[in-house]
Amino acid sequence: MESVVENTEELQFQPPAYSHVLDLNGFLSPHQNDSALLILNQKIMVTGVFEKLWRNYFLHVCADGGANRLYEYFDNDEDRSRHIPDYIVGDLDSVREDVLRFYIQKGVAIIRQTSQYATDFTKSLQLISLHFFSSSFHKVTRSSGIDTNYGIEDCHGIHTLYHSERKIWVDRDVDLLVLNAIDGRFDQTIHSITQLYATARTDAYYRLCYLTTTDLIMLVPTGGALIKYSKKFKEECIKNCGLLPVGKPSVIRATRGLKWDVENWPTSIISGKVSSSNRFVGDTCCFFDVEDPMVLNIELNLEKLSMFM
Ligand SMILES: Nc1ncnc2c1ncn2[C@@H]1O[C@H](COP(=O)(O)OP(=O)(O)OP(=O)(O)O)[C@@H](O)[C@H]1O
Ligand SMILES: Cc1ncc(C[n+]2csc(CCO)c2C)c(N)n1
Repeated sequence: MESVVENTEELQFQPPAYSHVLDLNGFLSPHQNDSALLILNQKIMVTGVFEKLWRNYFLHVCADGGANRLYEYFDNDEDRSRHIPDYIVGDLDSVREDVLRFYIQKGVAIIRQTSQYATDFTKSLQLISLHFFSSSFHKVTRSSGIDTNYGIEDCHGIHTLYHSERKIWVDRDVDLLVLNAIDGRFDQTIHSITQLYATARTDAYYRLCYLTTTDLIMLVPTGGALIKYSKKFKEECIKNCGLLPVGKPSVIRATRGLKWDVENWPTSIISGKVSSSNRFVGDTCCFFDVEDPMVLNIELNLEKLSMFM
């Protein structure tokens, strides 16, 4: 039987043991080698936290025109020089000539991929996987220069390498934060949502998350997740949330720690029944159990967030 209960504003309960745990307190501070910040092509708006994010993530990648946005974020070359990405990848139709020249001179690996059958976002994800897991890819980028596209076939070389190498590599979890994946063009935004589902299926080593000026957006896997936070973090930083069946109609088996907790709750876009404008009331945690992967957005107070990074 499906049910909804409306909880008080503060709820204390013993969290269940869950395999998928997400601790929001340190979430944007992975401080580990297996982490990457990917910048897509929209203006960087997360101004209060951008430089901290840059420091907190190990690898830095710009998808094509994302390089313009990184360049334009700073108003002088000294600051730009302290924020040099490891790679710029894409068909290179959006990145400005002067920006390209600046980053070439700084030694950035600029990888041209002209395929019109994958977005620069997808090309970037495959590149990041190759960077972390393929030992032969490291040899390619170190051994040859930009004039030969580092020995990478310049239409879909990354795609081909990714598919051949992934059969043999041993993966590890990678924290991947993407800026500018949401908002702006609607087709690009929907494409970004498809990437959440696709990477969960084929590159489950990614802890993939999108940060916007208002939200943190990620996929809750089948079976669900336990979201942990400190009381202070909850009070200061997190507000509304939504558990959204974008991929397909599904059932939220149970939630605990939301203002409106549900059980056996059918949910779908087509029926119009989705849990939006919900919020966290669990004192220090909240959990979801879902029948299929679902998109979770957590509204954040970005100004306060910087104190917790
Ligand atoms: N207007 C936009 N709104 C939202 N996302 C965008 C927008 N423009 C670009 N992006 C994201 O940034 C990535 C890099 O963009 P790029 O500079 O190559 O623009 P593009 O040529 O329009 O993108 P693509 O060639 O990948 O379709 C895109 O793959 C996409 O994920
Ligand atoms: C069915 C279909 N729809 C759209 C595109 C176009 N497209 C998809 S990704 C991409 C690259 C953009 O840099 C382009 C042009 C296609 N190839 N196939």
